[in-house]
Amino acid sequence: MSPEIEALALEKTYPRPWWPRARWREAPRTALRGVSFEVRAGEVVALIGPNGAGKSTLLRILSGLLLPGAGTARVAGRDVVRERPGCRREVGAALADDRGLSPRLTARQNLRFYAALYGVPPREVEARIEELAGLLEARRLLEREVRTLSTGEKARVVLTRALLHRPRVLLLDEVTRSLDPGAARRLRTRLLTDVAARGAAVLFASHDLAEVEAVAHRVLLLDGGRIAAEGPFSEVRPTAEAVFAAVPREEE
Ligand SMILES: Nc1ncnc2c1ncn2[C@@H]1O[C@H](COP(=O)(O)OP(=O)(O)OP(=O)(O)O)[C@@H](O)[C@H]1O
Repeated sequence: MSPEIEALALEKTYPRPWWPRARWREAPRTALRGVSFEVRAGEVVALIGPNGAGKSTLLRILSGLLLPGAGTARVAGRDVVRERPGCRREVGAALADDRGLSPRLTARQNLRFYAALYGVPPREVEARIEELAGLLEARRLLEREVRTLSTGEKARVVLTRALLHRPRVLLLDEVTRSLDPGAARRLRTRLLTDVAARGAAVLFASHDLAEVEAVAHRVLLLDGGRIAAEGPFSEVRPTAEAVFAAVPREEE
């Protein structure tokens, strides 16, 4: 069976800013340097690494929001660059700094909009919204305008949106960061139970190593845009500890 997520020699360099005052101060920044890996159906894989390691860049490329500089990426068998519209229906993404929700619409209106975009059959939309909002403790938020929601409340709506169309691939970028610890644990368990039941592939970035140890089948450690280690958490842990310990500290 072919992998659900496949990255081959992915590279990404962010260009210098175009505006003149920043151009001379800022160099182009390389975020990914030849990243290759696979995630199979039913696997839950964690992406860990220090700040700036390239985790969000990788997830943004896989969700079709950012073009890679070189290399290829496939999700659910489709090329994320050449078959972008097709990928949208196969991927659920809840990424950091999510700007995709319309602030003046209610959570329910936003979810209806995305359900239509993802091709959820109209007769299933309301039931699916109710089911997921129940799962993710977001029912009481459905009739509220998004601009009135707290960060943690918005995260629940973003997670609900990511699961609406029962995607084959789920990409999560530190979405539980803004949830209080009890809610984070409950929602994580329910979410993973939901996706595991469907055999979806999950790739999630996290700084919470206890979370990673508890839920990930496998871990990818990114450091400076490269995969520094890959395997079960127990095997990756020593390298991860060395990488985190080597992060330079700024003296006060
Ligand atoms: N829009 C951008 N323009 C220029 N450089 C960027 C941009 N976004 C990210 N970078 C740089 O690319 C590198 C990788 O950033 P990225 O956000 O992917 O890291 P990360 O592992 O997700 O970090 P964190 O743990 O802090 O969320 C960093 O050096 C960062 O400064």
